[in-house]
Amino acid sequence: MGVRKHAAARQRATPDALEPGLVIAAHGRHYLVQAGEEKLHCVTRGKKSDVAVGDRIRLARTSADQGVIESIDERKTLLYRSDQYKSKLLAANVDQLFIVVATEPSFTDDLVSRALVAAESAGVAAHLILNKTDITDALPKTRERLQVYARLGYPVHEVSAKAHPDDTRAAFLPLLEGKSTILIGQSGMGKSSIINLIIPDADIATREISAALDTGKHTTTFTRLYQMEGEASIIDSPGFQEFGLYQLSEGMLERAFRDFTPYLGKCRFYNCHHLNEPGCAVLEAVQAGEIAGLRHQLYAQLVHESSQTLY
Ligand SMILES: Nc1nc2c(ncn2[C@@H]2O[C@H](COP(=O)(O)OP(=O)(O)OP(=O)(O)O)[C@@H](O)[C@H]2O)c(=O)[nH]1
Ligand SMILES: [Zn+2]
Repeated sequence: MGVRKHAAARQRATPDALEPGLVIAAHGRHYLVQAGEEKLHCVTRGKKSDVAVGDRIRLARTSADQGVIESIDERKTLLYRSDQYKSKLLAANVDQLFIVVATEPSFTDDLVSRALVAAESAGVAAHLILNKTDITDALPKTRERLQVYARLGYPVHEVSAKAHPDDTRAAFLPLLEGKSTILIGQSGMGKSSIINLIIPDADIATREISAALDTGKHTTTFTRLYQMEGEASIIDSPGFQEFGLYQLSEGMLERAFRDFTPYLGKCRFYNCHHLNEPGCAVLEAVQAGEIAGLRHQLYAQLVHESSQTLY
């Protein structure tokens, strides 16, 4: 009996033997997976790194607290960014993307619009969070800068994690309910302060994850998912300065710019690139001030980038 049991354990796991889990942190090709009440340190087979935080996976256990990810369940959504050489998965199965900006330090429109384009092309709702409203000197100008996004229909929520923590929590909780949300933002916008308000033991969880994945001192360089009550979850992704979208084709790009939608199909040439063609309805809308110049500039830049991929 003992011998037979041993032989069976050596066989490759059958699909029935696979356990379901949720990927809650990723660091290189190492993943932390929540499987029931347990957290397991998992790897993929071979050199595959196509697993993202938020993925629901099937795993085969290799020890009491370790496993191998054998398959990924079908994804509802997938957010990713890419440069000339490769793409990087940001998160799977999120419903909404919150872009955190602040009165100070100044944010860049380029990053905000790139995040909006990524969300649109992934079918993920996007919201803007304006933090540090207590810095009143910079508030009017920041609000004005955000008008371009508000006019496109992206909700803008004003908070102050430091000066009004209770109001900030109260503003977030209904927005997060029953949804999976990813927070992104440039460094210094106050994303960590917001996460700490919403998830009071976030720091402890981070230390645990860091120890489990052996990430060393660089505790902020990994993406992690916090499960909340009522099926809600929140994903904290490390701050980044680059948001490449080289993977998006020209057709995907024009559809990811909401402001272009009313004009698509109205250009003189059916295959118009909306860059310098005569009779381009998009360019005419830019001229007329109906599409913001900075949005069209970014579109042109992204079209250029998408022609540069080397993979
Ligand atoms: N005045 C003011 N300062 C804030 C507010 N929220 C955060 N801060 C400050 O802004 C600075 C950056 O906040 P963090 O929460 O560390 O910002 P972060 O976006 O996580 O930045 P990184 O950790 O660099 O990614 C800190 O000094 C915070 O104390 C706010 O509502 N008002
Ligand atoms: Zn056109």
